[in-house]
Amino acid sequence: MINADPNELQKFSDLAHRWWDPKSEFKPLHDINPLRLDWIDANAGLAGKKVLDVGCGGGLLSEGMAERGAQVTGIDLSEKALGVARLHLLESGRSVDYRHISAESLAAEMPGSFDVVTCLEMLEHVPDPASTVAACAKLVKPGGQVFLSTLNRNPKSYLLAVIGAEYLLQMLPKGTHDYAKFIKPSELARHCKAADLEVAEIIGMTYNPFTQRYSLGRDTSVNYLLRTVRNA
Ligand SMILES: C[S@@+](CC[C@H](N)C(=O)[O-])C[C@H]1O[C@@H](n2cnc3c(N)ncnc32)[C@H](O)[C@@H]1O
Repeated sequence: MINADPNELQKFSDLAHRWWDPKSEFKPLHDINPLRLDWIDANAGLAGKKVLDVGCGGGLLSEGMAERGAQVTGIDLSEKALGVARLHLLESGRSVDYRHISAESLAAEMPGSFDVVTCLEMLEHVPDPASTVAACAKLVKPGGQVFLSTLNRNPKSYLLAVIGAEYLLQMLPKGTHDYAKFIKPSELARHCKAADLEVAEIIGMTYNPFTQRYSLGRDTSVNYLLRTVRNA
């Protein structure tokens, strides 16, 4: 059975036409994109690397990595999001190979093919995140890096990511996130270990509602990113 939730995919398909509008529901992704891109680039040296972006959506991160000189493949199971991503390439003139395929199917097709795999803000939308992590591990070359990001699961993340972002600040549509699917860093680390990925770094991403700015730091209680290395 395919590791995807049709309701989750529908949510992103319904909004896909607004993906590149920085004032839309995707504003948070636009706002965090430079930060995460710099962090990935600083650690992976994107120029000249073969990179896979899992759950690429409309292509914000994929295009950013392509602009830094990576040869990027982006995969997603929302046809609508991929359509928007492909259309945007016509505007930007960048080059990304977008494919409608699951991480698990691509892992069976081309294991060990990528220098770097990214899977950001996607794991909390799939029924079996461990399976996605295992597929990412299979897709990266031994010694290559897999970058993951998701939402922590605790009362604070419920308050900030669901009540705060969806209901009070209305930064995201109501129902964007299902708290039960949030993933504790210890759980994600366990999935990584089972997939032969060594956790090299965990870093938090915090939002200051007063300055309306995001920053990277030690606070992993709400949003966090993991840098992992595939055991050789
Ligand atoms: C919050 S968006 C994140 C997009 C992008 N990774 C980013 O951070 O800018 C989540 C994306 O995951 C995709 N997605 C959800 N379930 C998926 C699955 N099982 N396989 C591939 N993509 C999936 C959705 O279609 C959507 O584009």
